[in-house]
Amino acid sequence: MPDHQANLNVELQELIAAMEQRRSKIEAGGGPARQQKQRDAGRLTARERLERLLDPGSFLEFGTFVEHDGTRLMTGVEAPGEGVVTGSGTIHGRQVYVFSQDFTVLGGSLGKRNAQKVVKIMDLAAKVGCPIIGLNDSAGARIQEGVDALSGYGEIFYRNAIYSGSVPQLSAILGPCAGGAVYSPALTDFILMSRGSSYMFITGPEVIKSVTREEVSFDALGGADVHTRKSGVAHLEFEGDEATLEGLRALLAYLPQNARERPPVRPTQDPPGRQNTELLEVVTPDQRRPYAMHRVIESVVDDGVFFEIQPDWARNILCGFAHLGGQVVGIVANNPRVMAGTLNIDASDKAARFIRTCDCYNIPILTLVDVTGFLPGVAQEHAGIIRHGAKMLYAYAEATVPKITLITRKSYGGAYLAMNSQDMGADVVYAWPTAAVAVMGAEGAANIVYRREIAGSDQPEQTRAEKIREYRETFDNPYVAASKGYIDDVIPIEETRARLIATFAMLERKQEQRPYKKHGNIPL
Ligand SMILES: CC(=O)SCCNC(=O)CCNC(=O)[C@H](O)C(C)(C)COP(=O)(O)OP(=O)(O)OC[C@H]1O[C@@H](n2cnc3c(N)ncnc32)[C@H](O)[C@@H]1OP(=O)(O)O
Repeated sequence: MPDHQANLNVELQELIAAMEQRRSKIEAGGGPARQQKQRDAGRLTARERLERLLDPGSFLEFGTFVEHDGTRLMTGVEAPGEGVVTGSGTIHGRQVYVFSQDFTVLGGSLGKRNAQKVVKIMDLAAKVGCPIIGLNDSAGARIQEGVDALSGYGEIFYRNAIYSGSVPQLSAILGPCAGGAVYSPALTDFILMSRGSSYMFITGPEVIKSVTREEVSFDALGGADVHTRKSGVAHLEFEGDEATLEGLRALLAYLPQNARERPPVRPTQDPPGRQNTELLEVVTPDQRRPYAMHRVIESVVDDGVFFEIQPDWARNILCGFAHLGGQVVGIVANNPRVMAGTLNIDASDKAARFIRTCDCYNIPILTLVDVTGFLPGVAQEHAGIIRHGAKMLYAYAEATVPKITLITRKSYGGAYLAMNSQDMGADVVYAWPTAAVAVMGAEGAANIVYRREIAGSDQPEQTRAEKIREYRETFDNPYVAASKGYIDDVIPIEETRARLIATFAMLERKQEQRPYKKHGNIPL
């Protein structure tokens, strides 16, 4: 080999070695001590999380060598990888774009160039039409960068909003998520939290103490339990990082790549014509006896698998995904076991949001109805149940995906409409023989309609009982509504699965156009 060629080879080897050296320094993040601290806190590092989340060997990293601009307070500060690892990979073979904040580098704090890395993958995901997944573990805005850090958040929030409904956006909270940092996850479709090691709040315990004198721990203020049970900010909680990342993989299987596609079909051995005979043991005609709506859902859907969303918040309504004949459906169901399944403010918010999520991502909606009405009470009225309940009406009417409603038992009053009656846009309404459709329950109705007769009677209690029976015989059944075409068919309970699969198949090519508008104005 000529000398000059040998020299070139040496030079090339040196360049490659220098690149590798730079890369391995970046890959080491904040160094072994900080990584150990992270593990001691029961958390994985940013790169370990990506390894667990993505299919093995699928990660393609971008922005590896990005650095902060070193001005003002950042002079001389080392931030390998700029505190975030970004790129693309696959989950169950489907492409996703992902960022993973590295708490070992300046607490994963967000500066301008850090945000630039995140923005790059968000823009690519939107152009290609793929989900964006954020693994959040950050101390918030990078204090040293001042307004540049705030601008970085702004760039991300802006994209969270404009890509909303275009590609699915999923957030896992795996560590601190404080101050402005909470609003990027809050603008995404789903938030998953790791119990005991993650928290979200606008102002932390110290600030709260100084302003309101309240003393509260990080966990009690904004831990996973708080946000999945009280505030409704988060959708799901899991034990630790690994389970949370597994949760993201599981959730993604119910979502399409983007708003132009449908979720993937999941082949099943569960026969479409399987009879639901066990339901005859679950549901009784006694309108006052609660039953497990979960069992109804699990009996009907493929392989009994119901992926519930927000299972611990507003438990009077159930929302979640399942498959019917291999196709993903979103299910909204009253839960007669909690608050008699009445609709309140939180239930309305939960259901409306879920309905809109299904509609964005071409997921047909099945609504199971057993509801006596909206929850009565001064507190609910004063807190704006009208405004919140209206969201459900709006969301159902707005949704253009196939919509089937099945009335299992009671369907009364305004809640009959809020649970997607035919007039509110349901494509097909079914009822079980146990169903009862009326303006209100028989007792209340008899007391109002026959008040004078009852008051004027020699035997008021007997008259009241007679009137209640009379009202029941007239309205406590599905046939008055069916005779007017409000119910398309009254079906045998055990044939529910077969009917639903056949009806969703019938609706598969549904197209619905709406009048021109810039966007609707949902009550908020
Ligand atoms: C718009 C907004 O986002 S406003 C919110 C701004 N952010 C905040 O107010 C949070 C400030 N940070 C904190 O309160 C704490 O760091 C917590 C609670 C998040 C985490 O606490 P700990 O787990 O004890 O971590 P610790 O405080 O040691 O921080 C880890 C490292 O990140 C650094 N760091 C923490 N927060 C920031 C920040 N916002 N900007 C820059 N660096 C930060 C720390 O200096 C520390 O650096 P080091 O490893 O070189 O020592």
